[in-house]
Amino acid sequence: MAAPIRVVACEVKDIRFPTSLEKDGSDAMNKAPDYSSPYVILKTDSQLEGHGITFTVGKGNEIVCHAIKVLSKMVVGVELSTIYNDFGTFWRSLTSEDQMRWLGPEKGVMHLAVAAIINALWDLWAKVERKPLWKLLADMEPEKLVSTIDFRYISDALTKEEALSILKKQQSGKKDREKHIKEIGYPSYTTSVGWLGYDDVKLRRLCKEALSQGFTRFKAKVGADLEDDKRRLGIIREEVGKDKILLVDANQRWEVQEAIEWMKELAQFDLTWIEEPTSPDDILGHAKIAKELNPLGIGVATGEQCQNRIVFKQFLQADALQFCQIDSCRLGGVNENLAVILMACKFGVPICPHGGGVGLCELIQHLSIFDYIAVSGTLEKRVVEYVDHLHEHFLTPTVINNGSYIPPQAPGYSITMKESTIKSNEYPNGSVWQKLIKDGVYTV
Ligand SMILES: C[C@H](O)[C@@H](O)CC(=O)C(=O)O
Ligand SMILES: [Mg+2]
Repeated sequence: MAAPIRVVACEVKDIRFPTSLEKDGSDAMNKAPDYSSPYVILKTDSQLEGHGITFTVGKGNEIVCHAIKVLSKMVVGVELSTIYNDFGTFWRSLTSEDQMRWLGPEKGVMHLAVAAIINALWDLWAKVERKPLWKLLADMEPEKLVSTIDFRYISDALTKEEALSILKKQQSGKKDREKHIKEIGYPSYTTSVGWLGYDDVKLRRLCKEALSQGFTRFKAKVGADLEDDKRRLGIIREEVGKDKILLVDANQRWEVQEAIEWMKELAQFDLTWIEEPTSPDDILGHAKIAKELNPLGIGVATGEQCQNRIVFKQFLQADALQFCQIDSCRLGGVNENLAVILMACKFGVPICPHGGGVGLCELIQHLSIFDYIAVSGTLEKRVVEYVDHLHEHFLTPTVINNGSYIPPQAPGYSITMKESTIKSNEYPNGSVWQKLIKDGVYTV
């Protein structure tokens, strides 16, 4: 790093999108989500800024924004080298602030706030190094990369030494894999066809469109009504054919036994995974569901509401998930995602990140590309979620070609929102919200 750079201010914006109007993003538990971002801009004494987000479904966004403001005092005034020279220690200081830790620890609103700040710091680091985040991570020396991780509470499942040896083992072949992924892109699946609030006509049309765009993997929401699920999955199979991959997501709707029985009814549609069948905290419940559904060829996927690396550790130890859905904004940003990516590698479980939200697709592509190049070294059973919403609000939106993510090339973490969007969608004073409030569609 050339001249020292210091963080001089942290701006926090409450950005929301009225996605509930069209039922985009709807599922069996979130019937009318408004995709929203607590949005962080770290200003420095250089030209560079770090941008970061976390994600909510609308109400409560302001609570996370407030938590970010409280934590921001720990980053403003700090020189970047102090952070990046020992990022693991800085990460721990943010998650372990003496009094704020009581509100978590390492979960809920406080952890979402940590994610937004930490993501902004990685965006800034990647910009300083003039690399997209995936390349910053993939090029990093194993020792340096491991130094960004807090191994507290996971060392019984993954030690620092084991993490190092995973990374060192994959050093050879990194160049070839980078070339390969640039040529073919990272495989994805689309969730946008099957939001629960869409009617059958729209479902059919979106299946046709996604097929024509080259998607071969589809996810549908289930869990509210069994007959409804059967009809909708029948429509999807009719439209996409028998040879395509079909995933389903219940968003925590069921009891454990109910999940098993419901899924036995849906197995006729040849499903690869059931996502979030029950409470995200019920590790043993997931393990039971996984065991019962295994003979049907259905795996359990979960993670978008998995609180932290410790809970992921237990899911892995208990064979409770077959697809590990890291979330760039639910875990405490990149550092904790690295911990989970390495743990999943040790346990032989594929990483398939969660992308259903605003900006999540922009972020997770970096994590999966890094996983392929530097950690797992394989694409087997690995897919990155894609939702076709709100990308137009970002300066460097995702690029999807033939159902695959094309690796981003711009320096940073791809999360900088357009200034016009920040103005129009700031809640409640942005023009988008003012109009909806004036028209009586929304009340503050
Ligand atoms: C409320 C969100 O849209 C959620 O349904 C996303 C999700 O579960 C997924 O993308 O998976
Ligand atoms: Mg989901």
